[in-house]
Amino acid sequence: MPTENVTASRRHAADERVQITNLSKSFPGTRALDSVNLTIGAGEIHALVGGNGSGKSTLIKILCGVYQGDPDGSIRIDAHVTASDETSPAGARESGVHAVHQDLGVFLDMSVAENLALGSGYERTWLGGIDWRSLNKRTRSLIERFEIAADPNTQLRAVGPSVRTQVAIARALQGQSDSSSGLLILDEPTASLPAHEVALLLSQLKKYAAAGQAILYVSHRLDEILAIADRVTALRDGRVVGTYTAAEISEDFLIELIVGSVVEKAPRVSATSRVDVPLFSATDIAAAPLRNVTLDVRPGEVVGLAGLLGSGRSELLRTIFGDLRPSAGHMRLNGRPFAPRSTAEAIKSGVAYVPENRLHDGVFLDETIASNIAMPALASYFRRGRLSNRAIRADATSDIQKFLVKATGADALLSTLSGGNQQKVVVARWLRLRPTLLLLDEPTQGVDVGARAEIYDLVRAATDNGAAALVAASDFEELISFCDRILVIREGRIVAQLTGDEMTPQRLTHIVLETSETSK
Ligand SMILES: Nc1ncnc2c1ncn2[C@@H]1O[C@H](COP(=O)(O)OP(=O)(O)OP(=O)(O)O)[C@@H](O)[C@H]1O
Repeated sequence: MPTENVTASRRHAADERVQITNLSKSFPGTRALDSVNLTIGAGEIHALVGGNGSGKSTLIKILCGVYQGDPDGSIRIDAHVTASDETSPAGARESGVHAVHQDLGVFLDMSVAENLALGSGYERTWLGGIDWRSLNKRTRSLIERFEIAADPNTQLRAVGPSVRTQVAIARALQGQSDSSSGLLILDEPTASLPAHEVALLLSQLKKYAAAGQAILYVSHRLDEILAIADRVTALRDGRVVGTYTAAEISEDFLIELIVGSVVEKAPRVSATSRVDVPLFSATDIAAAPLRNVTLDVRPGEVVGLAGLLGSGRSELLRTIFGDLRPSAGHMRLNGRPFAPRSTAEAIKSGVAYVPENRLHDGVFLDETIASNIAMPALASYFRRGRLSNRAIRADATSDIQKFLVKATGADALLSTLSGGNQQKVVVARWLRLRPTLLLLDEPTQGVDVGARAEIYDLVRAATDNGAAALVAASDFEELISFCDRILVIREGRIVAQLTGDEMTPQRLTHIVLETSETSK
């Protein structure tokens, strides 16, 4: 059993590079952080875990100077001490705090050298032009220091996502001459990385730590934390539940720390539908990069889509949702030809789509939870010609309870919710439409371990009532635990279908990575 407020660390505070003392942060109606104490040593990878809304992002934002904390606390990094209510971006930079977020902010059409120069400026010749020679020299030394597997002139599009993350890290840390000072914060760096890329990145991070870099690592992926963390601090409702060494933690223990109780892993009900008539089928669909995609989904099924970024998995979902027009092939839904000319038409036919990028696709951050949930079904909330705010709020309140959304109420603005809680609202609002076909693209990105199972339970409840779901996710373990079968998509084609015991992470990784030449 985790012991409340026990710090397992035996280190002496003086050994620590980072010392956060009595840090609190209050928002109207919420105490996001409550007297947090945390230390991070030189060369340590310190994981920060906690459920959605537990305070992780708030802590990072204060460390980066985006927010100021409440008074009476302090943050020390090396010899720089900052009062908790006096943090600023400039002060954070001066103290050597550098954060790399999930959205890396790198440019795929630029070279490694150009991406690095964006963080530090271009060297100039005496005539004022860009001094490519010194730029390349500096880039080479960074490539060597951070062991990046690319040339200065390689376009970022040509390298894997783990290398892109390394470039973002090198860009953030290039101002430091070595790893003997400062703090690197990684905020969910692997959220959309497939397993093999995660492994590559983690082994690089271990090397950076071995060179003395202090790293604060935020992630919802427990396997990564077990693989990489020297110590783990868990937050719950803004308070530190405890800090533990790697030797003291296990997966179950982490879940207990995060959720506050043991989450039973629901056994997968491989209820491959007894109905043989597909609810949805696609035949020979082409829509770049999709080629000859043929598949069907039966009522009651949750079908997984595994594939690398760019494999066509998102395009397939968007084609079914009427967001992309196929140039060839045809689809059927509920026994009838289905060729939506718009997403509105698809929604009318009973198709719902939870997009990968919730912030860009149809989420209204400046609106309340209630408005966001009601938006796709607004027409159903008119009573005698008038919009019934009462009905909207009642439904939103029930969804907040059902999905365990951490919020002050249905009137809270979406922008005041933590990332994971925003995602729950997005899923809730599409389920509310009672879709017949549910398309989900990375539905649990940023969602904590407890709510993850919760979201799939609700999807399963919909499919038990005769709906069907098609789910794309980079986390193979997640696909395996929740899907009845998994289709592998590679270079725009469906190249394999796995069922039952064939569904293993190793097998999926193998098929996803095979090139079309070797698989012929
Ligand atoms: N600008 C804000 N205004 C009001 N409340 C806020 C604001 N930002 C965060 N909160 C609240 O503070 C709490 C902590 O949120 P935070 O984003 O730090 O959580 P988190 O642990 O990062 O969650 P997640 O895992 O979902 O990203 C939540 O209850 C959230 O609703």
